[in-house]
Amino acid sequence: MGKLTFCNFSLLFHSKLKIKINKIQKKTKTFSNLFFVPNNKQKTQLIKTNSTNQRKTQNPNHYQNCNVKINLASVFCVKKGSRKTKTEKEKRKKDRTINKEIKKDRKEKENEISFLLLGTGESGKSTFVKQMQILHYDGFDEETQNHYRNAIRSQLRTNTELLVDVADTLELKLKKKTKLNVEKFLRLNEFQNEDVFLTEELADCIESIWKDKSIKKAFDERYDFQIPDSASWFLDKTGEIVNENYIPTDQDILSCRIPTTGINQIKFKIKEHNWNIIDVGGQRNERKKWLHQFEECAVLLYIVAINEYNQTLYEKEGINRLHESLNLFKKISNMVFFRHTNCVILFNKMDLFEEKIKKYDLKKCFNDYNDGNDLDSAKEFIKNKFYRVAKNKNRQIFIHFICAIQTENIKVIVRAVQTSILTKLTNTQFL
Ligand SMILES: Nc1nc2c(ncn2[C@@H]2O[C@H](COP(=O)(O)OP(=O)(O)OP(=O)(O)O)[C@@H](O)[C@H]2O)c(=O)[nH]1
Ligand SMILES: [Mg+2]
Repeated sequence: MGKLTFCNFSLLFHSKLKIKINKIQKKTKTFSNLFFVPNNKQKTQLIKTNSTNQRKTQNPNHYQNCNVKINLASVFCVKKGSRKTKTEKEKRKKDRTINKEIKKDRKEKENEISFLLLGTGESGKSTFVKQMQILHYDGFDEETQNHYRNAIRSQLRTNTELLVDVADTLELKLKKKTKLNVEKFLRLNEFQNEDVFLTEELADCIESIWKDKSIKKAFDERYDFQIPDSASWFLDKTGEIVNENYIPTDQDILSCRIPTTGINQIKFKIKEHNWNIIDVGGQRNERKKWLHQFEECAVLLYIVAINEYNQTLYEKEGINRLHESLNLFKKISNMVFFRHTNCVILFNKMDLFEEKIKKYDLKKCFNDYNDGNDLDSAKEFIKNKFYRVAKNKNRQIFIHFICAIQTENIKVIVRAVQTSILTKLTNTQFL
């Protein structure tokens, strides 16, 4: 390769400062592609040449038809018909695959909508996510089932212990047979190997204790003692749970509570939209992790356990759970991050609320409530409390009353969210 003196180039800058030299291509038919990577001196020369040619542009990408002295040694050329080595071919193939992946990812990201699930502890955020797993991924894998089986077995023991304690505190009289079983249960429970979550002997004691009317009465008083509502669901099926072949059903997994620590995510597709639901822990000590998720959020999904109006916080005694949820919502929805964010409030645990409102007056929680045990009035009253604290003309608030442990109900709700909020987002954001 000799020196190339002045020649008229049609130079086209590549983004990585490679120049395709069309003229050379035409002159020297042996080359199919020529790329010129100018060094700094050559770059200055190009600028000079460009200005002498009195071109207006200062953008080096626009140099065209300028005279420049180029040492052909600095021209990277590929001989026409020359064989690419195997590694080169593989590299190009790999590059193409990566580029395709990047394009695909970018397209998916463009259609992705991030929903941030917020709410106080035990409001039902993870239960909602579990429903997405059932609806969009055909349920739970073996590892998850095993994880929940251990949790269910272990919680049977802790809940029985709690109920025995409550019966004792409330001085509820147990049957003679139950008392013997309680003694045996406490003894066995204390020396239980931690890796064995439940034995036949323990399960027999639990079944017998649960049959006692005073223990059932203790369960009815659960709201003052942090006993989970779902305890009865599992206590009713102790015999099944202790069986070595027991595999938790979807309903068991939905009912079992494992508090969230950290961040969980589930992605799925509905029609043309990719949903990305982010689930966080709602207890007070988990909330400091929320901040990192705020930027991602396109829609705020705020979950309220509407039935918790007569319960106090697990993590701090004496604080009403519904007050905590309302205060938290007020704080979150008025943050700069969310001023323009559309919001869906899901009033959850409607099954429990419908039962509770018949027995417990909402006035104990909100002094200005005066409609007794009328279900619709109570729903409307709570709805307005939340709606008012977040009212803002820059966004819309959608409200649904749900029961997160009922798959069919959640299916309908997701469809409603899809049509309402996503239609709004599509109109404003994606068009
Ligand atoms: N009966 C009833 N129980 C529900 C409902 N929704 C959730 N639960 C139960 O409430 C408990 C708590 O639900 P989670 O989904 O773990 O609550 P969470 O908001 O994720 O709690 P953290 O992870 O601590 O923030 C579980 O035992 C669920 O089965 C509902 O609609 N009805
Ligand atoms: Mg959770």
